Amino acid sequence: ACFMPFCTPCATSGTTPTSGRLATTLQPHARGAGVAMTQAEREETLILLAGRQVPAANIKVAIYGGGNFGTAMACVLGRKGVQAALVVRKAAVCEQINEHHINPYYQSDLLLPKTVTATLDPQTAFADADFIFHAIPVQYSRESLLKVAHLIPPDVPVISLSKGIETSSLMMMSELLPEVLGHDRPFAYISGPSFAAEIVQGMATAVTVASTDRDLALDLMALFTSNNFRALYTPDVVGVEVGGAVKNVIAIAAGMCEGLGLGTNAMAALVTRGCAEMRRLVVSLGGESATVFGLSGVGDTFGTCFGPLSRNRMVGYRLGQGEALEDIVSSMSEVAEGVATSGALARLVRQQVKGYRRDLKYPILLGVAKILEGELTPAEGLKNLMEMPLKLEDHW
Ligand SMILES: NC(=O)C1=CN([C@@H]2O[C@H](COP(=O)(O)OP(=O)(O)OC[C@H]3O[C@@H](n4cnc5c(N)ncnc54)[C@H](O)[C@@H]3O)[C@@H](O)[C@H]2O)C=CC1
Ligand SMILES: O=C(CO)COP(=O)(O)O
Repeated sequence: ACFMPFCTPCATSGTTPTSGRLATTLQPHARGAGVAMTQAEREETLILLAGRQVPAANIKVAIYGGGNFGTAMACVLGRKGVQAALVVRKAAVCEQINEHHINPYYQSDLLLPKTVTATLDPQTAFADADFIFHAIPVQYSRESLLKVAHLIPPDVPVISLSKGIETSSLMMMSELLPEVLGHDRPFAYISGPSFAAEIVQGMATAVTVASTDRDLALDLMALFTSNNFRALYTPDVVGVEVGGAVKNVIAIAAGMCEGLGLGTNAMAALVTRGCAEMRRLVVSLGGESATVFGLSGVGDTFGTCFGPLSRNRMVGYRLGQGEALEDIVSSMSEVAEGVATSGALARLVRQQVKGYRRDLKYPILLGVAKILEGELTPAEGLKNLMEMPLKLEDHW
């Protein structure tokens, strides 16, 4: 009934582990469909979860993208004994990881577990994998996946670790992955406050696993959970994906607030109102408003806006300090997803959200897009927020 090879409950019940998903799979969720679990489903899920056991050494995963986050997630699994193959692009990176257990570009002072290896050969890595993780920035995901789609065996679950909206299609990963890899495959989406730098140091971290396939989500929870890493499940893919995309844009706004020296009151107000916009968008696109109060919503927003580690927040800070966006982006070796996602979100709101005066309902998201497009300065953007028509503090 699950994806784990040698899963104890499946083995004892005589089920062939690779026989695929059974009746517990939830209905596929499209934008606009409700996703809240019934009480009976919740109880059944908890019972199923209690029976999950993971013989980590028997599990192989492939991680497509050996950047900051791919490396960190390989560490989490590798430390549990899972054999994690990072699919990388550079021979030098491959050699350093396999011979010296170091990724020279990301977390280079970290010694990777010996269970983490690297390869330039996606075909072998994907053919061997029980799970395939995707850790490539959203704007490069389609091009990267199209190169390897034919090498990904049918039925192997693909799990996205990326957060954002593709500018060319306005798709989130939950739309992009099925479009490129086929709709019949099981997919899941991991999101939440999970900075790579803290994960690799073994600092406590909790994330959300979103999937319409409950068996897959439960397997992933069991696969990841350790003393310092927890994964919690929700079927609300839309809520989780919108949260991950929007929080990076709110983080740019929060960084600007700090860069302008506006103080704690302004920052707290901005982040709170940003989360209200996140909630509006989640509900408009068919997700659950409660998801916004979870790890992938306010959890990731708080970590990204108030902590020191976010690249998106740093982009906003430097903008607030008066630097030009082009100079900031060209000086960075890593991707701040919120920069591209901001414009995509603004177009998504204009195209897909119905209703009167959308500009009054999404002033922060639309305002950040205007600042990044050079139509407003950060100071003008804030002034606009303070001069908005008076309204109720509702969340709609
Ligand atoms: N770094 C972090 O702490 C976290 C990152 N994420 C998400 O994970 C995703 C990946 O982020 P990171 O690993 O931090 O990014 P990164 O910039 O550190 O690494 C990106 C990886 O993608 C690969 N790649 C393949 N094709 C590429 C192309 N055409 N251009 C650029 N890179 C290409 C790179 O070689 C590299 O291995 C993003 O969506 C990010 O939002 C999510 C949670 C935490
Ligand atoms: O998503 C992240 C932490 O959860 C990483 O955020 P940044 O991309 O802003 O560094």
